[in-house]
Amino acid sequence: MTTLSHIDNIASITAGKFKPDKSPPYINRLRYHSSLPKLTLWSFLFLAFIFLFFFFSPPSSPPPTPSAATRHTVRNISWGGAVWERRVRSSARVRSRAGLSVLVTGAAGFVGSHVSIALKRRGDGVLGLDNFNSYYDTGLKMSRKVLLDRVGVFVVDGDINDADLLRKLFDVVPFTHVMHLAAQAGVRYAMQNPSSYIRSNVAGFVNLLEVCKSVNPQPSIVWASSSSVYGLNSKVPFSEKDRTDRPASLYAATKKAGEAIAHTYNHIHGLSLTGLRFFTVYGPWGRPDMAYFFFTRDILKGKQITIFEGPDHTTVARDFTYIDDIVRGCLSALDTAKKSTGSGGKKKGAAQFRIFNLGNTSPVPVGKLVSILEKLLKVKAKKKVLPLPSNGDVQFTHANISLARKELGYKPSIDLETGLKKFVKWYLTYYDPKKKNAW
Ligand SMILES: O=C(O)[C@H]1O[C@H](OP(=O)(O)OP(=O)(O)OC[C@H]2O[C@@H](n3ccc(=O)[nH]c3=O)[C@H](O)[C@@H]2O)[C@H](O)[C@@H](O)[C@H]1O
Repeated sequence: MTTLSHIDNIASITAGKFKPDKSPPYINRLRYHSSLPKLTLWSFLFLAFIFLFFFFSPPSSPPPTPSAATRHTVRNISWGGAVWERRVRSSARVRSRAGLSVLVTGAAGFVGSHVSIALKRRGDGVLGLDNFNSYYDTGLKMSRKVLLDRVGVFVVDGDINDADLLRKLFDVVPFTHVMHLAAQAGVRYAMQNPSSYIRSNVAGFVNLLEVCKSVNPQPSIVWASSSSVYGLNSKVPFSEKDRTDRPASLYAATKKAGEAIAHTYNHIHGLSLTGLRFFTVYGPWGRPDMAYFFFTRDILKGKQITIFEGPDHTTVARDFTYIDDIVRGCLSALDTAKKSTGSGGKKKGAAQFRIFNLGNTSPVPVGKLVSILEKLLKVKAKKKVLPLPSNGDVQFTHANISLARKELGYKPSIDLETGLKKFVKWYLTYYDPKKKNAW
């Protein structure tokens, strides 16, 4: 059990220090005045307590700004104990014949929460793991956790960089699969906080793979890569065979690094690894840092939105992909994943290594996205058109999905207008101004 947080320590010390004195007040006065050194000592201890209290106290309301993300990840968390282990076991218990037992990292995230619920509903055992960092509104993550609780998915509050915690989870449950979705997302934020991308997408991934390679039996791993790995690739639609060695953002570079790292663990340790290149996933319970989400918020607030355009007024477009299609792709990747071949960290034979595009194969200009939102919200947007900034955004994405169709039976079925209708319906309910969630 790892529960020794510095806050716990302070609490126990201060509780002892401020034990109420049962002596009559005049005796106290007499005693203190008669001993100046003691008074000095107590004054010093009191001041030290005040300092420690303010230094280690969490802020009264955590700032929901991206800049708080790194600070949040160093906080101590508590896990372990008999009750905790029972919850972990119960959440991961398989309830259908031939069901999987899946550890879902990033379970309180957008894709993670949808995938966890879908797995649980079909009878798989699911345990969630999430560090609840404050890159975006933690209230939204907590609301997703409530949904997960309701369907019986326990989300452990912990970080993929915590090897002890990961080993403990595998001690308690011999997971057959890992659905690795914990990551530092967002293309533009990499300019502000580069180290958070290295910590989650590189160091965290390696830490997870280190644990997975050593456990017995090794799980099969499906994980989220990104369409951004195509970077400056101009040949469309993007095929898995295309070049991915020219990333345009640090985010993309860390996802590309993840693909190379995955290959290494597959090659040396026999881990079965499937990377899924997601194309701009959107939908209900989505991420507030994404354009469709904050455009909706700003249009409703009457705030100006910025639409990027390419050189010579060319359009910027995305292959927006609806969350339910992505969830089907993830489940299918898990179902078709072959077993890892290693044991005791050593490879016993060649293991499966796959990479798939999961997109919609139908790019839509950002301007069109905005006009659909205007129609659905019945509000005219205040628009400003600016050149695409050189901070990592690429002008165009378009997935070739023939490989995923062949191997996973992946067939996206929701067009942008249908998907945005579902998103807007959710948004207006979740952020109903009469409810406390309203911004
Ligand atoms: O496929 C991915 O792998 C990635 O998808 C997503 O990135 P993007 O496709 O860049 O989505 P998003 O930011 O919503 O911008 C959408 C469009 O709006 C344009 N855009 C953006 C902001 C703005 O103010 N104006 C604007 O025109 C912008 O130029 C762009 O054309 C995920 O965030 C990322 O984590 C990763 O998963």
